[in-house]
Amino acid sequence: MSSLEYAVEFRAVSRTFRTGPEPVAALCEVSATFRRGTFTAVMGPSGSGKSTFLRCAAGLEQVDSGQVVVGGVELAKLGDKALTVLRREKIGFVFQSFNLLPSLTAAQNVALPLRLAGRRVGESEVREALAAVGLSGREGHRPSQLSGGQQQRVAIARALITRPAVLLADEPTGALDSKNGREVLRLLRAMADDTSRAVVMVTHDPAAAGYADQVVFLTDGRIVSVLEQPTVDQIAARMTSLETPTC
Ligand SMILES: Nc1ncnc2c1ncn2[C@@H]1O[C@H](COP(=O)(O)OP(=O)(O)OP(=O)(O)O)[C@@H](O)[C@H]1O
Repeated sequence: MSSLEYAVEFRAVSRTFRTGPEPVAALCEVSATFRRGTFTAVMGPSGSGKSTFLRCAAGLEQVDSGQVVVGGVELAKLGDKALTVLRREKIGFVFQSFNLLPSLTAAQNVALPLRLAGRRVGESEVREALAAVGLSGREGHRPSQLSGGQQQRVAIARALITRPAVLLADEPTGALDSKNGREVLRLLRAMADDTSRAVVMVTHDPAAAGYADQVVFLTDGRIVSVLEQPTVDQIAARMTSLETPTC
């Protein structure tokens, strides 16, 4: 398989934090591949390295050793400017707290990554992006005029407007009620079925992870288990076993 079929590759990635009295190995020799057209959930106990993993995939965190490759490009080989451009064009990021700009309309929020890239933005392009997340007719609404689920869908449209190789989502349903959460998960599932991109989501919720094709489990910065096409019960059982002390 050519490396371009992988949206993201982790090759023996390690990241240790040395800010406290003891070094903390947040990621230890993590190797994983994320193919376009797939939806992966990343789970693990608190402190297992999930956020560090996502931040390394997004180029927000430097790695100590190993390689992170996005869309066939090794992030560590890029200078600051090229990394900024790659992050803007190849990586979409969705946060638990939506992170929309409150003074901008839905359409203006969605157009922002293209404007930052210096591109002229067509009205129809933005309208289509909002339609793709089920928000036709809400172009002129500000975030405060939208529900949490609708705000998260605007954030997804914004993350996808540059047609990135990967959409990274950090607890995207964490701030939503279950109905809105399900809608967002169905949307992420549909977005991952597009073979141009992979979706990788960190979640604590086995029901959310049940929408994924594969679930990667981290413990103490290492991948300890991968489940393919798991049921919610299988995911919950694996999480319970990882969170239960062995002695
Ligand atoms: N900037 C940092 N400086 C020092 N230590 C850090 C830093 N970021 C993370 N860590 C440590 O690295 C380890 C992994 O943290 P990380 O946030 O990736 O875990 P997590 O699985 O996302 O946790 P949670 O589910 O609680 O959000 C933890 O022990 C954490 O304290």
